[in-house]
Amino acid sequence: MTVAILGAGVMGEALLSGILQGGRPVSDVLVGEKRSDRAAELTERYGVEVLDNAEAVKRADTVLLVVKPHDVGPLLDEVAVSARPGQLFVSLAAGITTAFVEARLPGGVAVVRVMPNTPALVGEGMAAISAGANSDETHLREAEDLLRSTGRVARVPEKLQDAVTAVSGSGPAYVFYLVEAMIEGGVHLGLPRATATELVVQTLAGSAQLLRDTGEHPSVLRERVTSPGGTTAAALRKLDDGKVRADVLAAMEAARDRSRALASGESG
Ligand SMILES: NC(=O)C1=CN([C@@H]2O[C@H](COP(=O)(O)OP(=O)(O)OC[C@H]3O[C@@H](n4cnc5c(N)ncnc54)[C@H](OP(=O)(O)O)[C@@H]3O)[C@@H](O)[C@H]2O)C=CC1
Ligand SMILES: O=C(O)[C@@H]1CCC=N1
Repeated sequence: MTVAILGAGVMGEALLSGILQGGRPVSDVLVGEKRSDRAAELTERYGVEVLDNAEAVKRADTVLLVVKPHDVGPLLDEVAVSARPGQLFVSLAAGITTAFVEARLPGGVAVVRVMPNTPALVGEGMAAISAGANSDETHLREAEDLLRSTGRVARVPEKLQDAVTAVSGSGPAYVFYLVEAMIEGGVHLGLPRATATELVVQTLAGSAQLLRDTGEHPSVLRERVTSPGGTTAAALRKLDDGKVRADVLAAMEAARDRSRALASGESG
């Protein structure tokens, strides 16, 4: 079973690394990449064969599309002649629907849509997958197997993928944004930057593990931190004054709407 990864940027490399660490032999993995310096880098780092997209598609059973959303159409136009019925194409591009991919490939090619996230780089990714019109259980399992090497995988109906993108696809950026703000806050309160960074990063990691290991609702965990009349209650009151919840919801609606717009090739 040969897998071709077309587009080896941030997400493509995370998949490549995860797939190899998951135990697939490197001889079963190909990368499609135009830039020769990047190709040389990937071959040196992973021992993987890098070749042109059409050749990679000819030799692959499963093709992963990991280019930017606006590059998916041109890429499919380039490789469609090399695609054949029975192959599986897995698209990881935000907003791009299975129907968009299917319309540019020969009939009988199965398509699965995935929304991954960057914690895949450390094996802690969260990916959601959806079946296209021609994909069956075997195709979903193949996509799941590939993605599981980078973290967890859930199945969702495709109509929920724009919401998934707003939650777990873009989600790491919201967390990093909060982390940045907390580090700056620590510096503002007089801590050395390195100390503030260590305190915030470990607080984030510990809180995430507490959420996952206990399975308790976040509001229960938050109440346990909030002593009556104490420091946390004073801080949370300020967050409520600032309408942080409403802002988070509005931000996620904007991400969902942007994902919808990417499907129609809207820019900016
Ligand atoms: N980053 C993220 O957090 C997430 C990204 N995604 C999706 O993953 C996809 C990739 O994103 P990301 O990895 O961040 O983007 P990057 O820009 O890092 O990677 C895209 C890669 O595709 C390459 N590329 C462009 N055109 C072609 C082509 N015709 N053939 C081969 N390679 C090509 C680019 O090369 P070059 O630079 O030389 O142009 C680049 O290396 C996007 O569709 C995005 O929506 C999904 C979820 C999360
Ligand atoms: O910002 C983006 O469009 C991509 C999709 C989800 C995360 N990054």
